[in-house]
Amino acid sequence: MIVFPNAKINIGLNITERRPDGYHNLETVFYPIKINDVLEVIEADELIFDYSGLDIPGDDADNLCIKGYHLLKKDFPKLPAVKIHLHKNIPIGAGLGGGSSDAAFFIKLMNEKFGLGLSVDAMMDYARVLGADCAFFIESKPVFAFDKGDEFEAIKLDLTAYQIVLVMPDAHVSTAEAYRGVKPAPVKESLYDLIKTPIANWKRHIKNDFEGHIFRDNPIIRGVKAELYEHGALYASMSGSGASVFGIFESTPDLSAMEEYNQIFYNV
Ligand SMILES: C[C@](O)(CO)[C@H](O)COP(=O)(O)OP(=O)(O)OC[C@H]1O[C@@H](n2ccc(N)nc2=O)[C@H](O)[C@@H]1O
Ligand SMILES: Nc1ncnc2c1ncn2[C@@H]1O[C@H](COP(=O)(O)OP(=O)(O)OP(=O)(O)O)[C@@H](O)[C@H]1O
Repeated sequence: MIVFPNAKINIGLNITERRPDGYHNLETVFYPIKINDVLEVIEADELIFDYSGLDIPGDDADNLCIKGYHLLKKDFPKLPAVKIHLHKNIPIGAGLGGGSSDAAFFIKLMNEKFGLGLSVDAMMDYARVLGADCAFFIESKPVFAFDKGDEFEAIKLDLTAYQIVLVMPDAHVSTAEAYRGVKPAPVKESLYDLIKTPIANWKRHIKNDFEGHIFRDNPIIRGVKAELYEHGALYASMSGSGASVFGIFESTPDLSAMEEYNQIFYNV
């Protein structure tokens, strides 16, 4: 069975407090985008993981798909061994949730392939164990997210009339380090209300709390956001903890001048 885990962007990200468990409470809007990995699972005699495409740092044993397999196996001891092949296409260290998406799609695939009978809520509970972003990808629909970023309220947000462009500069940001550099603060205007206002309003009001210190340390990323506004973006922002930056445009911009130094995904 083959599935196509998609990436997400964060439209707005307010980090409101540090939690006793070391994580942070936040509010954000997750919006799914059309950049995808390819994930194939077939039954096998032993558990095997291999991958192609982009280089994934770290050991294969730590891949979130393998972690997902062990998590399910604890509750479903009769689960057969599988061979997992991942074609990695979603940029890593990008704030696009690629690893989390692979894990969530792996859980959904295993549920369907082996008839585990898990509800959406049950799959989200498994996903939460693997990462804060992971539960979103079980349904992968636009949501307002809160708590650790793993509790959701569905929202009506349809950006299909616009062109979303995603720019990946030559920079990578570690999520844990990004959180260490941020000073949590209560929100003045909730994103839940702001996201319902016209896009023309977003530039002045919807912010990503990571941008302050990440932009200070990485002028390249700051520069990408500025360039997207220079090319006419209605709204531009770093996604999650970076390093990718997206722009929402009325029509496809000519970003050829940026292509030498960045990977650009049009119409995501
Ligand atoms: C930056 C975002 O992508 C925004 O959507 C997410 O908050 C990150 O989610 P994620 O990559 O799934 O995060 P996890 O793998 O659960 O955690 C990675 C690290 O990020 C930090 N972390 C993550 C989520 C959160 N609400 N508070 C945190 O402080 C923790 O230091 C944690 O060790
Ligand atoms: N399937 C996977 N794909 C990518 N990275 C993975 C995967 N499994 C584990 N990882 C580990 O997770 C790290 C970062 O993953 P990911 O791409 O999700 O982070 P990110 O781009 O910062 O996104 P976010 O912070 O929004 O989740 C990688 O450095 C890698 O070591």
